[in-house]
Amino acid sequence: MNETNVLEVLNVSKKAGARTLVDHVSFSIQAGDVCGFVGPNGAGKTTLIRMMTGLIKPGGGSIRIDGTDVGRERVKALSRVGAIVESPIFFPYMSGRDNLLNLARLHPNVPGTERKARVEEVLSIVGLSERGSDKVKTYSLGMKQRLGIAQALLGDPRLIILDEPANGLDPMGIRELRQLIQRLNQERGITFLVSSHLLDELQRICSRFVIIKEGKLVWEGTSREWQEVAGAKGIEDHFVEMMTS
Ligand SMILES: Nc1ncnc2c1ncn2[C@@H]1O[C@H](COP(=O)(O)OP(=O)(O)OP(=O)(O)O)[C@@H](O)[C@H]1O
Repeated sequence: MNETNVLEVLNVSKKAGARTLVDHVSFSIQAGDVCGFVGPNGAGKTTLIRMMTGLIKPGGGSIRIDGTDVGRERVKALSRVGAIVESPIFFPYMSGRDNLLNLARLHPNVPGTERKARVEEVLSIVGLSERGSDKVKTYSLGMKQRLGIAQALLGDPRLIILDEPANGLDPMGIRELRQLIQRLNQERGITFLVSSHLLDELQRICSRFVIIKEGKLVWEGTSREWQEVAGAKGIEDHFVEMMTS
């Protein structure tokens, strides 16, 4: 393994019945990357993310997080990953703080003696300390997403995986999410994989892109490389070209 690879997807496939959802996909993400994960509706992004986070098993191939195989050593591999994949995971009639305390109780990386301090720390990181005692049902969508990131931070992750985190957010919410990702990446060195259809938004925060179509990897590289390949037409047109060719 390359020492700095935080996520390695190695020849991963997945079928549902006769249908191939993911077809021999390989890519890796290095420590410190913010990687945009893009592809049209139905390309297989969520299916791949569900395999990365141990929710479903690959039909073939393997996935390693921080060098640990998710299939063989699931708990160890997943202990350093935070994710928002399937929302909502929160109880609406409980406060944000109590929801996090509950989730911290289940987390192998959060010792009981540190639980309360850890929850206060992650609430503070995402700017929810003051609203922590309010019920989640009173939160805006942007606040719920930030609570989701607080949850993802509980186990002090090296990698955070976000599946379409900007969905439904207003421009303010999108900006707050962007700033939070940038801050966590720059100040805490957390690596990110972010799936989204908002190419302009991703271009502002991503150092790298992985592009899939119909379950297959079609392109991967740095943001700069994508800009160079796309040339004057820009990445959006280039993306559409790749998807229709
Ligand atoms: N369990 C399943 N059985 C059959 N088909 C499935 C199953 N899970 C997903 N699919 C199909 O697999 C394809 C890939 O779905 P997936 O949700 O991974 O795509 P996606 O890239 O995340 O799309 P979107 O951008 O719309 O979220 C879709 O056509 C979906 O309908």
